[in-house]
Amino acid sequence: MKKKSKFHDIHPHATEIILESISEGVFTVDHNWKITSFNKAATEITGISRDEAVGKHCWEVFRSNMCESGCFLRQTMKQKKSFVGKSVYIVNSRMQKIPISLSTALLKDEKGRVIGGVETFRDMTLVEELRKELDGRLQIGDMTSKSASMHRIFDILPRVAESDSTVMIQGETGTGKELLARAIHELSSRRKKPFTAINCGALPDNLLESELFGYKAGAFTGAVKDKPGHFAAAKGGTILLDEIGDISPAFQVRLLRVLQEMTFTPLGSTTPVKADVRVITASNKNIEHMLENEEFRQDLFYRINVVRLELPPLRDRKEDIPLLVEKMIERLNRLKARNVAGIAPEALRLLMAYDYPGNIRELENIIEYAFVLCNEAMIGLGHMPKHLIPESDFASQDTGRDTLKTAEARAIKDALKRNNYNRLATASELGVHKSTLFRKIKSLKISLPEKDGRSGPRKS
Ligand SMILES: Nc1ncnc2c1ncn2[C@@H]1O[C@H](COP(=O)(O)OP(=O)(O)OP(=O)(O)O)[C@@H](O)[C@H]1O
Repeated sequence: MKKKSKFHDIHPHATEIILESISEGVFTVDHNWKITSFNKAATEITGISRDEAVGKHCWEVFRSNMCESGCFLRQTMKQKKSFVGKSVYIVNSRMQKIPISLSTALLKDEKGRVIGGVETFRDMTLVEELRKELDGRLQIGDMTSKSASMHRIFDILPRVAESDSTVMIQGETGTGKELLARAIHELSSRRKKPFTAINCGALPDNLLESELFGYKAGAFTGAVKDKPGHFAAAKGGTILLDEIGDISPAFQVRLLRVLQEMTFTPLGSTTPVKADVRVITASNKNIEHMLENEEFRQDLFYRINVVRLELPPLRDRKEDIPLLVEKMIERLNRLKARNVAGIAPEALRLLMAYDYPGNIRELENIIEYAFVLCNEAMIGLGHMPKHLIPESDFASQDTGRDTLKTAEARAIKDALKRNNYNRLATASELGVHKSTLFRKIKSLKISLPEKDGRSGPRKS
């Protein structure tokens, strides 16, 4: 006798009510991958209405990192096998990457004939956030870090922000000095007022003076009307004086007076104006060394060095690299409406081995470069700029391009070995589509053993 289904006695309408009331997203597809049903939770998670979704191909709706390589629903339909609790990402209607956990099964009619597939999925955003917290990562403003040296800064930042004291931020170029200054502003009671950053090193004294303190009409030829400077415009807000180590001795005297009296006089005026700004200074030069060489005034140094924060270079907090890369990829995906799922372990290893004289800004440039080159699901070795490849990897007659190829071939060979030469599994580990892997195996002339990870001899 034919076994009855568990839901045999439930009216079809009741099944619909159940599907609509659960918190898991559920959708079904037919043999052509067109969506045939889409429940309420699926709309909530994806931000796409049932009317928009039904009739579309599932990949148009989900834009998941698995759509290109290793779709579980496709494997279910092909191999007649279900999957449970697989972690992937989808991109919702607001182009945000949503981590989901999914399960798949075959969809059958009453006679047991396969009519399509069904996928249920759960939004794992909260779980992922908790995981990140347990992972030890901290976020303040736009700054993320899991390194102890940065956490020490993050810990005192709310108190520093509250204090309204002058802050001096020291750190190599690209370590995030401006970002830190912004975070202080955002955490302070001045957050609703303007934040202005001025690069003092880029301007000669007279320009810097008029930029900061403004001028009156007629102060000099061409000054046709009054122009307020940043000290006036940032009223109630925060000013970052970047590259403070580059200002001239004459301007150091001028600035000291303003900071002591907290008043300034626009050029061509005789009336001092009260300054209501918090001053933060930043420098990539070691100001203490400059004091020793008498290049920087002691009195100004004491005035600006009330609270001092030192940002460590990226090479001293390499544990932050995976985290920063993940954030950068998320940001670029959002900005460029792409769906790059991440970075392959080999490429990440290369990034971890590099020293970053340009710090986080340089890492950002590398990821942006890789993003442009990458038209696959994952950023791989082949998308890395060639200056990252260590000297020792350069064979004497190799060009940079060849070296990259060598590195890529090595990464593919290693992955093939790890996966017992199963090419589907290798492609999935490297985060590329299997046809991309086949193409690379051919073009890089990687030889495969007679027998691979599938049963039976290899055909190609
Ligand atoms: N902790 C961080 N998390 C994420 N992004 C960061 C972090 N620190 C810096 N960045 C990014 O790195 C880039 C450089 O940061 P920023 O301009 O603040 O550095 P800087 O030290 O002021 O540089 P410069 O000395 O050249 O003025 C920015 O695009 C910033 O968004």
